[in-house]
Amino acid sequence: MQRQRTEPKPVDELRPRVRSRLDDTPEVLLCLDFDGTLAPIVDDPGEAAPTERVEDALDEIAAEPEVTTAIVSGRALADVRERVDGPRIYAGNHGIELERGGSVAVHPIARKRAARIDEVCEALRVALDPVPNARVENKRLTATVHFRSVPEPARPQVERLTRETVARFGGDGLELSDGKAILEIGPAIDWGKGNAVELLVADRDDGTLPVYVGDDVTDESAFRAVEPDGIGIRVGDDAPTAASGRVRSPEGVAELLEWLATDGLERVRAGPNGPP
Ligand SMILES: O=P(O)(O)OC[C@H]1O[C@H](O[C@H]2O[C@H](CO)[C@@H](O)[C@H](O)[C@H]2O)[C@H](O)[C@@H](O)[C@@H]1O
Repeated sequence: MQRQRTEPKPVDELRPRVRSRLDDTPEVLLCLDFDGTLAPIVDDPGEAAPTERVEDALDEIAAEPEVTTAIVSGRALADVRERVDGPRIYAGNHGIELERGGSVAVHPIARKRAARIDEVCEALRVALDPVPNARVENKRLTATVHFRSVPEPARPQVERLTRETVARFGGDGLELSDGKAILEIGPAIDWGKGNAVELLVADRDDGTLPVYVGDDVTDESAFRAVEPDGIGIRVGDDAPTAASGRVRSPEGVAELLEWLATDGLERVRAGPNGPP
């Protein structure tokens, strides 16, 4: 049964459940979003990077044989791969491209619509040129219009111009969605991060504990994919979510990864007869 959106508990309050799930599992599938989760949100998307503490914690946990780490990002796969090193699996463009076992799979419809994404990006660059600080990020299979640094009064104009341009060049083939101070443009397909996470879960042995950590709207489908047997952790406030737990910031994510790499994995190794 899928978990409905409710207020997530601070991760410390969730610890007894996490401990008991770790006692019962031989392996953890740890899926991590990038922006807002491993990397603090910044004005310039080109400048986003994990904190040093996150990097160290991730290096430590990615080296453990009981853990398979995956990055599941809205960024292009090649982009996020350059920003974070170590995990075994990478999903980019909200799960549309998935690299595992040395090969990259791309959703076939998204691949066919890539030329339209390119056209839309060209047209948006022209349309949004007069708007101060509006940015267009062409991610080949999807695109993002950024308005974080656009002055408040000009933001409705960004939305209107983006909607008009996508309708004109994308037709029924492309759709728009929201994010944190962004508009995402992607192929109109029923596929998202949750589907990619389901594939990763299906690859692992039965009994593997899936954990997903993320901060934004597209992470909700991934929380639904792991909950309630696995564990979803939302980065942010206590707004309703399909994740059962929360941490406040990438700093909280680093703390969680550090705990998982030490006390958490001790429990996995000890099994059901380990410490209470
Ligand atoms: O799924 P994610 O890895 O979290 O990617 C979601 C989007 O993240 C990026 O945008 C966000 O982060 C930027 C840098 O901090 C920030 O400026 C922007 O306002 C945020 O929405 C990325 O640029 C997008 O392509 C991703 O879709």
